[in-house]
Amino acid sequence: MAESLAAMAAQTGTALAGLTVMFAMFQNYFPCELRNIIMECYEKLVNFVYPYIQITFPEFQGDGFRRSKAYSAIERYLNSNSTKQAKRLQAYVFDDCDAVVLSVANNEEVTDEFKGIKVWWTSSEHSPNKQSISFWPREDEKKYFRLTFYRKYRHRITAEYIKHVMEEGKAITVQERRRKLCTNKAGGGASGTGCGSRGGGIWSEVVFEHPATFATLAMDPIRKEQIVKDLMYFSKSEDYYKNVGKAWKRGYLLYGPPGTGKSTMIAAMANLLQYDVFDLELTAVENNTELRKLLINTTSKSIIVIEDIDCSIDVTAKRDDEDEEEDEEDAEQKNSVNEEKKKKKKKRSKVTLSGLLNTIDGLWSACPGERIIVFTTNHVEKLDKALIRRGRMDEHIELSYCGFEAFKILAKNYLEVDSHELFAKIRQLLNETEMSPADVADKLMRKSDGEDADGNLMRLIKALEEVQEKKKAAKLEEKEKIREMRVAIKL
Ligand SMILES: Nc1ncnc2c1ncn2[C@@H]1O[C@H](COP(=O)(O)OP(=O)(O)OP(=O)(O)O)[C@@H](O)[C@H]1O
Repeated sequence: MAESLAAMAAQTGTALAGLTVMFAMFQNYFPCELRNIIMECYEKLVNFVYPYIQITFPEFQGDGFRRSKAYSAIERYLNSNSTKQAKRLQAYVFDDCDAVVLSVANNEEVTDEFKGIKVWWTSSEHSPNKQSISFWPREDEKKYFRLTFYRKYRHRITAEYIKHVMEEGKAITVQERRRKLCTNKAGGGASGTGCGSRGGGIWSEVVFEHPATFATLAMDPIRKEQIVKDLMYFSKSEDYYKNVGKAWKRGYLLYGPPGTGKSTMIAAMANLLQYDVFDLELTAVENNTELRKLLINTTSKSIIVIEDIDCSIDVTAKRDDEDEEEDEEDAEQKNSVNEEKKKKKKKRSKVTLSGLLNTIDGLWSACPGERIIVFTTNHVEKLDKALIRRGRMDEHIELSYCGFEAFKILAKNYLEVDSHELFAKIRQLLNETEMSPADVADKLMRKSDGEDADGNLMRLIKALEEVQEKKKAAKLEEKEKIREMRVAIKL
């Protein structure tokens, strides 16, 4: 088989041209029946001399204004798969990705192979008619890709290969595009261009560049694997959701004390699935109507996040004053409820629980495409059962104080050590005390160039011992109080 399509075309071109002239000449002189026989023979001969089929994919769709999705997918596919073999390349920057992208230059031929079948691609451009001027893309200015393959593979190419190119191209687009972090917080967006909003500018966006991944997330490895599998399954289950008649949406409730990795897990989810993140600040939402508008303006392949849901709207059966009392106790005991959350609690949104539930349910049915919604809370027990029932929040994920397995991941992340003689001591202390992964990470973080792992691990041990001492002292104090109360009752 000849390697290059151009070489083959050169070989067959002359023969084909001769045949075509002969056929045109003879056609007029023969009766109809004979012409049909000649026609059949001619086709056989042409197939023999030129056994290929060509398919053209123009850059613009029928209306001439919209770029063809097929063309874009082929462009990404060829750029990623064929630029290594092409000798002439073009460099440019796509709208949705800042990096310089190399593409195959016009009239450069590249080959591809699919399940043992060889195909040829060329990118070309119709030469424009320079006499006329037009403001719109014109027929004669359009670029196109041409796919050539052997006639005998017609079915496999049209039924399988083109589908494969489209899917691969789309996947590469998703991978390469810069993802967005959209927020409705006042002054939250740098660009203010609006993100998924049509006309209202209600979401503002920045580029999402959080480095967290599931590999660096410190938590029980078995649970972590389950979550990753769940997410991956969801992202590939469009047909399954369609078959069972459910909207392609999934809800996750992340709960646990402050600093246990809830926000970090959301970033890891977005990085795993290559989704955008819509960070919904409920306290900045005026009412249920505005909430609906915001959610309808989210795009597919996105994670909608409502952090500290219990602080944002009244999602509890208890009265507000009870909450305040409880939080003050919490604050005294653990000193960990930060000021931001307290402020949020004071400024609850006018969105009601039923408004939120209706909007989420409406979103599920009204918006096409896949979406994940995530609620986070430090106080899962306060949430109304209706809000977190399965079907709305399908997965409930607890993120907790740092265990030994989670510590090992942090030690690997921060110190690049898999094992150490101090690990045994740390394991014992972690079993006896409660420290968040955020606090453990803080102790392991290198603060200067010269620090070695021993110094960081010792710092962690010291901090854990201090927590342990405080815990012991608190227990003693409690015992003493109970003893005093008993004495007072006896008196
Ligand atoms: N499980 C974890 N794995 C890796 N890093 C973590 C983990 N938990 C916390 N961290 C570190 O601590 C920092 C704070 O964690 P994060 O904001 O994810 O906690 P959170 O549970 O969302 O806290 P809050 O409830 O206060 O919002 C992160 O930037 C990260 O560096």
